[in-house]
Amino acid sequence: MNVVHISAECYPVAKVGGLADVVGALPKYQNSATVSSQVIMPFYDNKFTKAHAFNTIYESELNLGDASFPFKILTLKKALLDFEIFFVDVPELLFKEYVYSNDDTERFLAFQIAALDWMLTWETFPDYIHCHDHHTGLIPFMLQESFKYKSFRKIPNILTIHNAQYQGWFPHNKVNLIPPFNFDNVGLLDWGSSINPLAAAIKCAWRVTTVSPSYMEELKKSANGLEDLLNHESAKCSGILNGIDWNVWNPETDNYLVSNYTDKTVVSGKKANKKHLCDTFNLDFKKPLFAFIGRLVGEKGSDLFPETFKNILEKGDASILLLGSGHDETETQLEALKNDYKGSYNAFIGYDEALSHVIYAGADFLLMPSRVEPCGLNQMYALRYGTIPIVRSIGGLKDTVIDISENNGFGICHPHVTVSDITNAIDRGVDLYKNNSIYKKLSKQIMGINHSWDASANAYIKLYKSI
Ligand SMILES: Nc1ncnc2c1ncn2[C@@H]1O[C@H](COP(=O)(O)OP(=O)(O)O[C@H]2O[C@H](CO)[C@@H](O)[C@H](O)[C@H]2O)[C@@H](O)[C@H]1O
Repeated sequence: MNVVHISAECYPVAKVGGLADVVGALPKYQNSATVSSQVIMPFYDNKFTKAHAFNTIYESELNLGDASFPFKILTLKKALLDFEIFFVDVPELLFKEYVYSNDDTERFLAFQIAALDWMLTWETFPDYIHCHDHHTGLIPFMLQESFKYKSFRKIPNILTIHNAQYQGWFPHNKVNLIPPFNFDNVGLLDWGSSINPLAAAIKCAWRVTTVSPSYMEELKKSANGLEDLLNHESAKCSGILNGIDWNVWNPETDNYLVSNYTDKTVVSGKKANKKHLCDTFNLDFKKPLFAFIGRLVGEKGSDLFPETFKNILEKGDASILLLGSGHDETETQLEALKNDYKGSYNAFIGYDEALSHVIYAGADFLLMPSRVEPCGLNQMYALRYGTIPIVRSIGGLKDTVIDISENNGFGICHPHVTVSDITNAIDRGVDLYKNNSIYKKLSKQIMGINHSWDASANAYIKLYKSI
């Protein structure tokens, strides 16, 4: 079985968020004696592409409406991932320092067209094409409707929705950018009053998955305008929970950590990493350390942090460390808080992969008060590193964290995203931390919860086979 994943992000090449983690791990865990899983992604001008050498294996030109752009397909000179990866290099459009910006329509259309044009030249077509999010959402439509991809029509394609908030909308006057198709079916592109790549993919893909079962059910009620469509297409929709890359996220071998540890040495291991964080960020080591890592956007509930953190920090019995970037106003407020609570609060506004690993290891609690969380990987990383997750019960968080008040519970859950709910949840964390023996027992216990990709990768294979 040959599977091709097409995605805008893939770890370690280009990562903005969780999409990269998934596309960087799923193919690896799918690969076996009988399955060969590959990735096609854009060639960006970033740290990874600067640091590695590439071979050109194909060159051509793609058409975007009346304009044409030269493109190349590149491979790594020295294979370093556990799956084959191909890069679409469209120098004029894709080769930028950023992944996403306000020119995404042309850039990702060019990416999708180049990928399919190149695949037309393959001797053997893939058995399955697996698309991820709206950036590749026009592929299911083009496979079904564009004249030039007629020979792909029998290839089953799958759409995985990692985040339905973003849908890739663009106006109808850009429809001619899409390779010619039977115009009677132009309605497949439409949702609301614009072209909606995510909606088009939901209509045309052979199967649609979300990254957790609960998120699929939630989307049928609230999906930024796509609820009715998802209800209509529900027969082909299902949820498969993400896994985490068990090798990359392993406190026993993680090179970013100050001290490596297992469940047997979790107490001393976490202590050493916490000490390092507290020294670096001027935080009181004796207080429980609550951390947040992620995008500072409404979905993650981060706009409520300034007020919530003030409530907590005024009481003086906790330390808080934040790593993230996003909305300007939230960033400014979170920066300003540093002056008021020196010694118990700090924030690194920006993106830092290495620091994120040390925080997962050194924090005592990880905060995720998400308004929307399709799956969430951070809580699974926290569990793997013996850090108690404090989550709002929604989407994948609901599917992976059980409150300590329940049978076999190990985390702290709150029902709503309000300042008082998050404050109460952190207060419960402070109480739990005071009960040192229970905290230590839980910390050790959660490291044994297995969220590796094995089961989820198999669930996707099963889904492919069911088509
Ligand atoms: N400033 C920063 N510095 C360093 N690392 C940072 C960082 N900000 C975020 N990260 C990292 O980015 C990843 C975030 O993953 P998530 O799954 O939590 O969220 P995201 O919303 O991006 O993903 C979407 O897709 C994924 C994958 O399907 C779903 O799990 C999720 O619910 C959905 O919203 C983690 O690896 C985290 O450590």
